[in-house]
Amino acid sequence: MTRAGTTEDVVIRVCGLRMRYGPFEAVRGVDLEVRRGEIFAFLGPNGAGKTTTVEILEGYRRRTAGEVSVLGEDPQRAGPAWRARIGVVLQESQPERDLTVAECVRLYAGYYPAPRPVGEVLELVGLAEQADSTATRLSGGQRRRLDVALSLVGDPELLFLDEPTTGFDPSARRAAWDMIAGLRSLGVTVFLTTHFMDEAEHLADRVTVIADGLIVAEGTPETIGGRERAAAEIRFSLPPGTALADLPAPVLAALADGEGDGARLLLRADRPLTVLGPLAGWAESLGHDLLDLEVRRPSLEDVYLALTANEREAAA
Ligand SMILES: Nc1ncnc2c1ncn2[C@@H]1O[C@H](COP(=O)(O)OP(=O)(O)OP(=O)(O)O)[C@@H](O)[C@H]1O
Repeated sequence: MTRAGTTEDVVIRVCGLRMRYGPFEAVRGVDLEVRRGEIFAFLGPNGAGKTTTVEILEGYRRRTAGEVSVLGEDPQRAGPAWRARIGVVLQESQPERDLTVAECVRLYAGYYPAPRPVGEVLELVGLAEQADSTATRLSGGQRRRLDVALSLVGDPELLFLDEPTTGFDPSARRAAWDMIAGLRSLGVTVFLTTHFMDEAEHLADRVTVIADGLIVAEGTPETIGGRERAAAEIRFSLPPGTALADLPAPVLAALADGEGDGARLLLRADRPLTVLGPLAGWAESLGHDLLDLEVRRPSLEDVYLALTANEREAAA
């Protein structure tokens, strides 16, 4: 999608980014690219370098080395007109005391050259009914919505969302996800930092994982880390009265190493139907339903944990 003043498809371009705090190098040569209109998830364990990178992109921190372009400008040198094109939702914020929700949003609207209408923004974040409530009386989830409203009122092209659903109950998370997904239709590019893999999987068009200051993987949630090529895992319990040796040969051949002695068996198969077909036929011939049969590909969380295992071991 093209917005006034910009025709570029790449909103953020980072090349060889390095950040040193004294002798410690927190970011060690990061390259990344975020395209216009996408929801981009930036994942990584504690201390990986996410906040450092994001603060550099937002223009709040000076880098040690590397090239950075955000909306066509170097954040280190960009001025207020550039800043007005960017929205930032931090992890924690303090609402203005004694102002209503609508008054808070109106106050922020005054800081921008071309704000969105206040009513439209409240509608967008699902706070229209709370417009006249005092901001300090909002629930935690509603307060985060207000934070998003305050960052959207300037009509930003690029929105940085830092852990937007931390502390939310499951239904508030779902509602927040719907709201964030809805930003796509506005053409807003979203740079999302999160620790929740299901959140990245649900929302992101592309995911990048940083660990120990280096990018360790990037791709779509479906393909990152070779996920789509990874073997499927098949779990089931042996039907009563049967033994391992009774299983058909293709099933036995897929038995994962060391997984043949527990109550529940684990098989791995690149082509699951080559195992599931014989297994189902065998169970049916015995009159069993394999009620606890489970087939799954590695989740984004499985892939993430494998990608970041070294760093987490080092931190333990
Ligand atoms: N101002 C600073 N001075 C010195 N070291 C810092 C500073 N800020 C961050 N660090 C260090 O840099 C590394 C990266 O920190 P950063 O906050 O970027 O990680 P993060 O990925 O955002 O972590 P988290 O998920 O815990 O927020 C950490 O080891 C941290 O201790």
